[in-house]
Amino acid sequence: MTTTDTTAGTPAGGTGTTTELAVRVRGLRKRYGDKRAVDGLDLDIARGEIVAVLGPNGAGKTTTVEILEGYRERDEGDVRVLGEDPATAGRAWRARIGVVAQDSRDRAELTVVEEVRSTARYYPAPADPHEVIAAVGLAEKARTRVRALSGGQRRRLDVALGIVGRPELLFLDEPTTGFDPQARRTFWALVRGLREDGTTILLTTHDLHEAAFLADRVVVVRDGGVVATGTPDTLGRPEARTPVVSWTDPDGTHRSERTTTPTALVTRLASTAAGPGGEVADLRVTRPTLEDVYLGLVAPEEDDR
Ligand SMILES: Nc1ncnc2c1ncn2[C@@H]1O[C@H](COP(=O)(O)OP(=O)(O)OP(=O)(O)O)[C@@H](O)[C@H]1O
Repeated sequence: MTTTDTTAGTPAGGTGTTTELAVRVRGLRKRYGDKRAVDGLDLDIARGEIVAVLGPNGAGKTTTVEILEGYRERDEGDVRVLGEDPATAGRAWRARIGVVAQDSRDRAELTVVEEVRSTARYYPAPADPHEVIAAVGLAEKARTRVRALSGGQRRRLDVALGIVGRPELLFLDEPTTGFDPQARRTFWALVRGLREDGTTILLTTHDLHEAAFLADRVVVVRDGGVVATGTPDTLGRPEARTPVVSWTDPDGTHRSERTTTPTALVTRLASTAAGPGGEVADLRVTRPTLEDVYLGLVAPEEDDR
């Protein structure tokens, strides 16, 4: 495995002191039979940070998150979540975290407002259920039975149930699966609002736009370990961020070149590759997106194949 960033596990801007960390994981390991699902994973999340954990299917994200939530036992490693070990932490600790899991609990006969109210009762200082329902865009469905909601509406209800306790730390496991584009935007605004209120958020997602839009820091997991971490703008090696200039020569040959000085190249092309009228055909300067960088990080290495 290649580690592309020596700062792996250190939050951007964080001092790294334990008291300021919402999550601190060292050497986490979990096996299922012969399968090493999590294999020596380190992770720090500063208080108030939004961290997106990215990685291919089976990379170990859900296993890690479930260990942090106290829902799964680990084999090895040191784990602190809000200062406590999730394996032994009690109800008071649980009331400080919120969980939006991949699989929603099914209480289909309750209405939306009944479901949110009944969850709110578990918390010492919950938010107003109606405000939370409105915040996830379900106000018009407040009196609808859960079983009559669409898939995306049900997912919004999951989000409402995760935040009604006003958690200090919120786990969002693929929260916008099934959301339409507008609902996704509304949800993103909601998450940013939670961050402004000081909530720490651990988000797992396969939506690179979501990660780029929401996360202060992105952590890429592969084969049960962290392979890179950085802000959405700086993740990966600098080479992976190098712009590409592409164009078509007057003889019709399509060309492209990776360069850190695209302006200089375009200036040169204006005199060497321009056709009649002084235009360079099909000229484009593209900068790799977070998705391009991510795909480079999780691509199988030659010796893995
Ligand atoms: N309960 C289980 N029993 C056996 N193997 C499991 C179990 N849960 C997960 N695994 C295996 O552990 C590995 C990591 O799974 P995990 O669900 O943590 O990955 P993930 O990164 O969350 O994937 P996805 O993006 O598909 O949700 C996978 O190979 C998976 O098949």
